[in-house]
Amino acid sequence: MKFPGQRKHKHFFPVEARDPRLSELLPDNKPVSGHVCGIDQVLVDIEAHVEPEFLARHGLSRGHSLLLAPERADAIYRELLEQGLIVSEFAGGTIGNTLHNYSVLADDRSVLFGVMSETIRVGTSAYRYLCTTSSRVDLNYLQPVAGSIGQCITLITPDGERSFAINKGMMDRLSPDHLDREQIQSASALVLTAYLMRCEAHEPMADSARQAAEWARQAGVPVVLTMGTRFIVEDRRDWWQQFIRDHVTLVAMNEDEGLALTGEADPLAACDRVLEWADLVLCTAGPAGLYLAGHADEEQLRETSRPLLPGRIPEFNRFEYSRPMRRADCRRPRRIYTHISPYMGGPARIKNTNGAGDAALAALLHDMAANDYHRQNVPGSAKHRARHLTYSSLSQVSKYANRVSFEVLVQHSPRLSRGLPEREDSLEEAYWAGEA
Ligand SMILES: Nc1ncnc2c1ncn2[C@@H]1O[C@H](COP(=O)(O)OP(=O)(O)OP(=O)(O)O)[C@@H](O)[C@H]1O
Ligand SMILES: O=c1[nH]cnc2c1ncn2[C@@H]1O[C@H](CO)[C@@H](O)[C@H]1O
Repeated sequence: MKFPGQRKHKHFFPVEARDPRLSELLPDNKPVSGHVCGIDQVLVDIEAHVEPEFLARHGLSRGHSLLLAPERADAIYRELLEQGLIVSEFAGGTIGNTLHNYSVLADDRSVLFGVMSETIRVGTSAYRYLCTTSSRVDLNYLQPVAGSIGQCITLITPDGERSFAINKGMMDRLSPDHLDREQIQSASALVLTAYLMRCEAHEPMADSARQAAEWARQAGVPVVLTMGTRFIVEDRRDWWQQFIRDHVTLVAMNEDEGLALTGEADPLAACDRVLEWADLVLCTAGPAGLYLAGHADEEQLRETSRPLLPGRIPEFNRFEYSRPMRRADCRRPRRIYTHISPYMGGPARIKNTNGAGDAALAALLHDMAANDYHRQNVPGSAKHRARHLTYSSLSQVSKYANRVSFEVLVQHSPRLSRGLPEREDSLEEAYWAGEA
């Protein structure tokens, strides 16, 4: 596990240099390692750049992720192939991307539950999936299926927006028997997406997601839900609100999904609403940057030294230097919020924003897993006198998340091909000294 932000050596956890008396508690003196788990509809992204006319002609809707009958998806695929419009075929899936990015950032293990074709030929989608996934993502728990994984035709229009047309193959066949309870219950987080509930009634994916969430809850493992697209949320707003109340610790959404879920167009107000049901929320808002909101115990609050910001909640960032906690772990819970504008104002040119939100979530997961790792390896640390969800303050996590989104935008791919640069000014000494 690398320290979030992973700079020079001194930025790695000092677990090897800890107090020798601790070796009595942890006899072999090896750091205990952690992992995060996720469930996904295993699919590849087949990326092509098209004009809006292409979407209209094929009855696709801009910004949406639509499930298509195989013949319709094939017709689109053939047309793209004939016109030479396909630019890449890469492992995708919102959770697959998040776990891959987590593993690249943290240089640590993640575990993916999903399906994989039991027979793989060179050049097929399954082959592409395996070739373009980090070796730190553990694929040993995938369920073998006698058929194809999903294909997500990712159509990028000149405005940089992405629309998805999905040929689902066997991606929703993951059965609860292929989940590993021990892995889930020992994880630093379980990551799910709203897309998992879109399977057909006879397919087991939704049951698998519920089973995993239940095991995580029993073991006190944070359950993370990313909202997919607004269309999925809009159809069943009340149902999702209840699902979040029952199962979810952290909600990750963009501002459109926030509106669909809460009825609030303002991202800060939407976050505030979500805090009625969940402990922590990440809301990305494209060119407006991102918001994080959570809870902290009154005794643990730390005031910001930045200017106080106006908004639907005046001076909402007053306690942004606090580390978020579960509401149930607070004696007197107070809500805390932060906002950050895009790193360096965003890249000069954005070809496509696909995966920028997933990337922000990967950074937040890294900070959460780092917290767990530190708690297990340096149990007496003052950092863990109260039970926090993250290692860093809300404000620092937002900087990190924002920086990682920027990296996805400049790498033009939802999956990071490399981590962050070794050293940069945005996360400097104060961070490592633990001041904020
Ligand atoms: N046009 C932009 N200009 C500057 N920064 C941007 C822009 N679009 C996205 N970003 C950065 O990327 C982050 C996430 O973007 P966005 O809100 O578009 O994610 P998203 O819609 O959830 O994406 P996806 O669902 O494809 O993962 C933003 O918080 C911001 O830091
Ligand atoms: O139905 C779906 N299930 C799982 N992942 C999906 C679905 N539709 C789109 N994406 C994934 O979302 C990522 C960007 O956030 C894309 O990489 C795409 O693979």
